[in-house]
Amino acid sequence: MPAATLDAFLNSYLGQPDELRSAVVATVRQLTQAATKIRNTINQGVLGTAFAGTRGANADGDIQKDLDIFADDIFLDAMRHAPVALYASEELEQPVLLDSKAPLAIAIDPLDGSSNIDTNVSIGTIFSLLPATGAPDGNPAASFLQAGVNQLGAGFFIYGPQLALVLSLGSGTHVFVLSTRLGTFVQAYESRIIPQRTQEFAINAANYRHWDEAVRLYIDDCLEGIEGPREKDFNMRWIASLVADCYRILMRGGVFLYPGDKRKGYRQGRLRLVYEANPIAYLIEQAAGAATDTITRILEIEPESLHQRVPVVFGSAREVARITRYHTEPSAIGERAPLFSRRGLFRA
Ligand SMILES: O=P(O)(O)OC[C@H]1O[C@](O)(COP(=O)(O)O)[C@@H](O)[C@@H]1O
Ligand SMILES: [Mg+2]
Ligand SMILES: [Mg+2]
Repeated sequence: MPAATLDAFLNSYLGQPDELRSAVVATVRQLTQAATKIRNTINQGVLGTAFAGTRGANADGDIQKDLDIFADDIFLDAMRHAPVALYASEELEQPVLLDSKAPLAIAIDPLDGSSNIDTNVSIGTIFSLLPATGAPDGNPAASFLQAGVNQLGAGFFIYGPQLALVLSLGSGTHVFVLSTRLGTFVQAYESRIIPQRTQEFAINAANYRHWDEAVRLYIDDCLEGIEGPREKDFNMRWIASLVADCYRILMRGGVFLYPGDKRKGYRQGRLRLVYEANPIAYLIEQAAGAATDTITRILEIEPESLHQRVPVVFGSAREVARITRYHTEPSAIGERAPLFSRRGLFRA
């Protein structure tokens, strides 16, 4: 029986409360209030004017929009009222120390998909909850340099036609939608299960000429459809909002790729490990999907720095495994369709 509301879900997660669980619940509650504030601001209809303006560049050189900064301020402020020791954000070069005695560290992408703000396409907020480890060497980023398997929970809000929260606290991936009538988040699905197989991929195909051969070959084979080695037609989607692409995959399966490519600064792709790839990988695995950097499981990568980028492939588990084979099976590279039927390597 699905819990009817987010509150009921959080209460059942608490069970016999311990310090970490209580802290996770208190933090999720603060996050939902902050996200609701952002949603209300967006709904005032200022898109394309105040919020689509640009400010400068963030620590990673990305253009910051006013809404990026506004969202960062709102979430940082909310975390001052949560049991959070450290707040790390895409928009801030260094983590902020909030309360050294608190048990949690939060890494956040306050506004994901910001290139979509002025086009009125869904955007979101992604967060990762980690145990604060202290900083014996004085490095405030230390808590964030843990592998994603250590996450206590992860989620994202999506500011779309509905304000939804996709959340995992380590046991399934749950979807809640804000009911403005009830004034609370209501559980929309008990737990998502991503189908193992798919005929839908998401990639920014404009980068085709920059990709490594393994990625090109994989996409070529999908595009050949029923006449090619896959012997089935594929569909393509690319929203350019990670949260929206991920939400779709949680609803109906599919595979998402943002690989590294040959463009300057893109050797490790575009997405950030600590506050984009890790929380998304956690949600996807908790929904029976898989997430890799094309070869290695994302959640096992030890981050070396807070803002590091990582190639990302996630979604339907069998398709993710197939993409790994394009990268690890050298005989696959460079051979074209007629040979596939003889070798049979990539048959489902
Ligand atoms: O514009 P591109 O290269 O297709 O990249 C789109 C990707 O970049 C992102 O917008 C990066 O996130 P930010 O908007 O938080 O920088 C993802 O949401 C999206 O998947
Ligand atoms: Mg982002
Ligand atoms: Mg962002």
